[in-house]
Amino acid sequence: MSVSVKICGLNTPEAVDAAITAGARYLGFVFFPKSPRHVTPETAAALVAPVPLGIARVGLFVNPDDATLEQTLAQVALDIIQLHGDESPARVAEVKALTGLPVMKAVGVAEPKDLDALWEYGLAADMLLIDAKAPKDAVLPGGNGLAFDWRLLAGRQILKPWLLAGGLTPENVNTAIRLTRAQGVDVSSGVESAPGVKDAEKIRSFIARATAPIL
Ligand SMILES: O=C(O)c1ccccc1NCC(=O)[C@H](O)[C@H](O)COP(=O)(O)O
Repeated sequence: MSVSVKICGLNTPEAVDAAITAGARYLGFVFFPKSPRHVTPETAAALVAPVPLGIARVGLFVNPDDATLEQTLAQVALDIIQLHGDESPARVAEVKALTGLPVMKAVGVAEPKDLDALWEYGLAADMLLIDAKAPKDAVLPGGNGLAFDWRLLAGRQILKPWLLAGGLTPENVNTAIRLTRAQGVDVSSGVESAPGVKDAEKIRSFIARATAPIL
């Protein structure tokens, strides 16, 4: 089976088009004002309009309150909610019930004990995004271009479908998939020319390499 790719932090029609044309399965839109990739609901509504059926439109939120979710969903057609903050498993369940959408929960990993959280979040969420844990002083909880030790995931049983994230690039994605056996990968800064500026050629190259046969 081919690896599914999520391109996160899309903020222009050109980048959305590059991701769709190259074969992305998930498109991520960041609703977190401190991010250089942040989009308003108005901008996001225009960006998701041409997305064909079969490609999931993922809205990324950090510790959102109910009103933020409701107001965003009233304006933007989204298929999946990505929670990338400190949301508890109980909050993940609440967001699923409130929005009626599947939830992808990001779990940050820096050391082996961080993997313990995968069990509880696996029960609550529909999908997991296993990302590098952001440093304590980081402004962003994700999208920092940092990788974790992929060998921690080797042979690990994970309850729900999951994507590997954190510091992936066109150059290293093949190795990351080989070591972790991930069925999906997510990238943001690794396909940018500057923070918040997606590079169409890097998007194409990333997807081509992620979906190439793994030897
Ligand atoms: O990308 C952001 O700006 C961002 C902001 C706040 C929370 C999460 C964010 N990104 C999360 C993602 O899904 C990224 O794709 C993931 O962390 C990997 O990022 P990168 O290491 O830059 O590929």
